[in-house]
Amino acid sequence: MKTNLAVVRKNIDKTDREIARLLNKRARLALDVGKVKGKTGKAVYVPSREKEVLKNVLSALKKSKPVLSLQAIEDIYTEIISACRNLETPTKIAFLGPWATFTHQAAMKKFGSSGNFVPCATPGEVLDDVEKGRSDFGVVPVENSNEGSVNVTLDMLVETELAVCGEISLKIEQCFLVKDPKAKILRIYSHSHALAQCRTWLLRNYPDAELISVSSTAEAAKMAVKETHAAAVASEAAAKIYDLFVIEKGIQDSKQNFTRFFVIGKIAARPSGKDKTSLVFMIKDKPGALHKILESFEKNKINLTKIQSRPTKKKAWEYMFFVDLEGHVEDKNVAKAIKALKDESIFVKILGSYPVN
Ligand SMILES: O=C(O)C(=O)C[C@]1(C(=O)O)C=C[C@@H](O)C=C1
Repeated sequence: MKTNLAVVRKNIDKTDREIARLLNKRARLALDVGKVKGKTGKAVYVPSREKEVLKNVLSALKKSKPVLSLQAIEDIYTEIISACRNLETPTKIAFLGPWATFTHQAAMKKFGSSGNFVPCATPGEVLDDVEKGRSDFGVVPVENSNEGSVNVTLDMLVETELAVCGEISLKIEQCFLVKDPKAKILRIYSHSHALAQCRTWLLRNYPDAELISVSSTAEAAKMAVKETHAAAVASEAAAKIYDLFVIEKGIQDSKQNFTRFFVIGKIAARPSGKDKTSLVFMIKDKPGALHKILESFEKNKINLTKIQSRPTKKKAWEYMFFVDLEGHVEDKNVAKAIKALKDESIFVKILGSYPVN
């Protein structure tokens, strides 16, 4: 049957009017939720509920043979929830800036574009902004799948009173950006992690260029735009914002290049059914202490997704352990394992439980 363009467009217009009406209905309902929360002092941002909403939508769609990809639906819904959340209360999100860092992209992936984003110069400034109440949440990088932990973030998490209430995993595609595509490149700016991620490509293509480490990939783009003979390793988004040419995309050595970010806030995230918990501890200095702790995780059937030691900086050769595990602190088995952990440790700090990304 021949499709009549005018008829199909008429149908699209009708469908759009229905969508607009339903979006408005949803926004009114979110405002109602906001009023209840306002009266009861409950937090506006509820990561576990947002996950539930998404799960509900995706499973409804899966049943009806979706034409759109599930990722597309998730992206659209992130924006709908973002708009509704901001209607309840405008949310301020501090992130490791400047604009167009990968942390900025991660923050937008989690909170949608209706948030009020605040760029900060260092992870320390991000936490300070949230601690002082200037922002509601902070987003900081915590580890890269190829280069390992962002130590400055780990160190700050030990000290802060704030909680980790979310995680974001972002695929990182590094790009080579220049101001003048014809100029000889003498200097290449980027974050140390990004330079390391692109080691092979940089050595093969620019063996004689000086590699200069700066505070972020977006900062590198800002520097490169000021110099004809300089380049930056940064995101495609940074090229757009800072007006640079993209010479090549995806220059990282490993195509499996992901960075994990933490959402930090004053709220504790409720159990969502599929959570992770991050914690840090220092064991007693005696044989078998670490073994006993690991054994208690096994006994309680808890899977550890990460374990890393880091100097305490208080005494030479003294270490703390950072652990990520599957489960929420309110789960019985996790609570049991944490009790055993406390018995074998001189210090335990729960950094937070949050829905798995
Ligand atoms: O259900 C809530 O608690 C809401 O505030 C509504 C809503 C939503 O739009 O679905 C918005 C913000 C919250 O983080 C979770 C969900």
